[in-house]
Amino acid sequence: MSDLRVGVVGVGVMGADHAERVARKTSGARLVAVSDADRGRAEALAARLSEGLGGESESTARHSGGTAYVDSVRVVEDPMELIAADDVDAVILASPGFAHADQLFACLEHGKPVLCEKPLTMDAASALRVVEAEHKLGRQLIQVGFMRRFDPEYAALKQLLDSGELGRTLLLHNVHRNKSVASSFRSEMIVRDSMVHEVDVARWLFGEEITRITVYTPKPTSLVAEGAFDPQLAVFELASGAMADVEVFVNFQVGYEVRCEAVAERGSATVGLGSGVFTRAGEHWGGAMPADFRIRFEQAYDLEVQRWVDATRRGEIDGPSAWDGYAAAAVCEAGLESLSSGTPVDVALADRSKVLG
Ligand SMILES: NC(=O)C1=CN([C@@H]2O[C@H](COP(=O)(O)OP(=O)(O)OC[C@H]3O[C@@H](n4cnc5c(N)ncnc54)[C@H](O)[C@@H]3O)[C@@H](O)[C@H]2O)C=CC1
Ligand SMILES: O=C1[C@@H](O)[C@H](O)[C@@H](O)[C@H](O)[C@H]1O
Repeated sequence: MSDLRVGVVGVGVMGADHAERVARKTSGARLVAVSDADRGRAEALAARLSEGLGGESESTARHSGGTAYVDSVRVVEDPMELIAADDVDAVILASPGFAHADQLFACLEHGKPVLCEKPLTMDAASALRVVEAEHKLGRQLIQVGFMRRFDPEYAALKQLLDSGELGRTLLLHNVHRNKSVASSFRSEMIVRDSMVHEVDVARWLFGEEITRITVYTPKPTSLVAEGAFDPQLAVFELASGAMADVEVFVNFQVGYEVRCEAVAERGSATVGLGSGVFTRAGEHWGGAMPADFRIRFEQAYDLEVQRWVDATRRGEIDGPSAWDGYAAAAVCEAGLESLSSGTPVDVALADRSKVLG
């Protein structure tokens, strides 16, 4: 079977990371094109990834058998042109969330499988339109970048909870802390861009929908602008009455920290304790914290992209679907309402059986 020719749209922090992953670490795939609103950024990345490849670079040497080598990566000015291009079999969308809807519709129009970074779109209505448009095509082309599902620790937690060994799962306690974010990262983005991961984790681990969300705004850190809400504390209520809470604190200063504790009838299980190497040196003892998500979730992103490539070559998806992206968008939309009202807000979710038949 020939390699999947992948184009990446949006090559900022996440897109550049994925582009490099496809080019250097993913078997059965080849990075053929990149596009970005900032052409210079796309050109610099294409030049870097095209450099010295085809040879025995350390990264390609790590992957024998089906390794993707970059011959040359084309820069395409217009993202829509990249999506339509005949030499692009599949697309990774890592443009900002506001650009996703139009670019997803273009992927559907051209029949291109797409791994779309979260959030699927900016609101529930447009996300539902995407779900409906994909459904009309009669095949799943969209996978959403909720990478925690691919993290080995989260995957093991899911397996443990599903095994029933601990009885029924009752509660989730989540912590999601970033070292810092740009000052342009507004309070709403804490819900839509950060908390959306826990929204997906809760839906996935419990295997049911979130019906109500309350977002609390505790005393803010003095390190954000007046009027900004960081940290935020949210409570999700699920259809069965189970609950999940999450603290999201995006200017924690220390490092990147993501934890999840599941409490079940006969025990609890926690992931994200970061029990890596514990050292004593230079008058310090302890472990290290990752600076950001690219380090903490590297393995998850690698598996996400590898499994997406493998599934796409089989004509399938293997991960969170457009429906998952829509359901998360509906919860976040209710979360944004709760963020401004301070009260619990019911999630308005379309009837899945009616939408998907
Ligand atoms: N799964 C995860 O853990 C993470 C996911 N993300 C998601 O990845 C996406 C990108 O986020 P970042 O890389 O952090 O942002 P970024 O700001 O670093 O990069 C976005 C890039 O898209 C370009 N761009 C802007 N408008 C565009 C358009 N209409 N078409 C094509 N390119 C456009 C910008 O010039 C920039 O280079 C977002 O959806 C974000 O939520 C981001 C970080 C982590
Ligand atoms: O998706 C991500 C970012 O967009 C978001 O800004 C961060 O808070 C998350 O930790 C990261 O995984």
